[in-house]
Amino acid sequence: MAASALMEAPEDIVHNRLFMSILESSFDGIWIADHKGDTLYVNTAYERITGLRREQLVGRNMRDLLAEKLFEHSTVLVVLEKKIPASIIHKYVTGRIALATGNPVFNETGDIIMVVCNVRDISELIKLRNEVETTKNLSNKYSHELFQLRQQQMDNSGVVSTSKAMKRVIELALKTAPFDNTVLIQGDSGTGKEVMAKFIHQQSFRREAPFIKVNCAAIPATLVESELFGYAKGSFTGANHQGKPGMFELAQGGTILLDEIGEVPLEVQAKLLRVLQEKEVFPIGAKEPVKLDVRILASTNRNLSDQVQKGKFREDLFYRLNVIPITIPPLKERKEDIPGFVYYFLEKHNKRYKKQKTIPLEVVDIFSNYAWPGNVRELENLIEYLFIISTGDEIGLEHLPPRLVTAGLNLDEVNAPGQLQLIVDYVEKQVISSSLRNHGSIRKAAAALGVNPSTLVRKIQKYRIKADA
Ligand SMILES: Nc1ncnc2c1ncn2[C@@H]1O[C@H](COP(=O)(O)OP(=O)(O)OP(=O)(O)O)[C@@H](O)[C@H]1O
Repeated sequence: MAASALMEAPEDIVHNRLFMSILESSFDGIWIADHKGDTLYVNTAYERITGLRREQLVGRNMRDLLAEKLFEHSTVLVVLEKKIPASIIHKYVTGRIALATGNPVFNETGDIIMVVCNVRDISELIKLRNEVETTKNLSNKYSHELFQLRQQQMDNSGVVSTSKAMKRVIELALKTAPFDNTVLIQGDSGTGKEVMAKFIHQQSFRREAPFIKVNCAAIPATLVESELFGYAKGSFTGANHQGKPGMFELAQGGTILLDEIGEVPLEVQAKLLRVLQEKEVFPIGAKEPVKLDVRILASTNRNLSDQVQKGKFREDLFYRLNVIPITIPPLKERKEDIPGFVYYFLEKHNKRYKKQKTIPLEVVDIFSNYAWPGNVRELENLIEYLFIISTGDEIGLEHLPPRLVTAGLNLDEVNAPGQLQLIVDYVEKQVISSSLRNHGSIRKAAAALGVNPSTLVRKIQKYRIKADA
């Protein structure tokens, strides 16, 4: 039918009744124009989709319709001009939007005899696209709010983090917080392992329940078991008659942090593994186990996998603990955190003692040159020391302990306007004091320093270095 229909003139085709009924039953809109762009036919679906009426269109040339602004573009004209199929999204004068795809129909000599346009209602698609767009915007908005909320929670929970390294640690802690898996927190002493464990607890659904920290290194090996697991009534001589709950039981519903886990004796490690696997403890002398609902976190400043290699730590326990490993880098590897810590600790003291002490940036800069072997704890203690010994409101270079001035100063790059003489004097005083201590007499110290004893005496008087130095 289609083949024979194509042999007919376009006008005849569109008047063929069978052909018409096929076109009328199409759900998509159909527009047929001849080679001049005159409209031969539009179907009912077209009227439904575009809101235009046949009477407005049939018999009219596309250019005129375009001039009357019934639509903004014409697919038919594009197809006639380019002689290839074309698809255009149209906005009609009625406000409707549809996708029109025009196909050229050629005769045997290759000339276009008509253009058949298929018009598809895409309002549903556009609605969906708008919905996706709105949902995407909302999701962006929510994730931004979530990030801000998390930041806020971080601030409230007192975890300072500026560096990328610490942000990654926080991100990981936040990811693991809602779950119950074990977390092994590793890092040098004073890096903030306990802070991180508390942070995970605070961010978890267990936040209202206890957070119990057990310093495994501080418990004598013989008592580790009873401290952790407790003991039953009258279980051994010298024990409390009533029995005693262990740390695990005290942490029921909450979180337990096994600090310095690397120090736990091997026999107790086997029992810990059982606790982790069975989620129950056997108090010493008890007949029944006690079921546990406790999240277990562990921390260590040792390299646990080295301990495993050396046979000092059970491999199975290591893997059981190490489900999510969090490693907190030493402070010297995240110096961007230093200013944040300085102001955080300073503010704590200012609030507590109702003061308004400040630390100028050049002093904070010097902190960045120091190696901080005691990590955040050392920095925290230093701020407390500076807060106490400084009499005025500004904590200056002159208040810094020698280890910071000498280790922190790169004399080629001193960048402390107006403070150079102060720094030079400070360093000179430290060097003379230490030389006197090392050599025991002015004559020997002067010789070691390459100066006259009389010069040295003058400087000792200038700096009021005490005889015992
Ligand atoms: N990110 C941080 N934000 C705020 N305070 C911190 C942070 N990290 C560490 N601190 C502070 O530094 C001190 C040491 O932290 P913490 O006790 O958590 O270290 P640790 O790694 O568990 O030390 P150790 O291995 O010696 O037990 C604490 O007083 C803590 O408040």
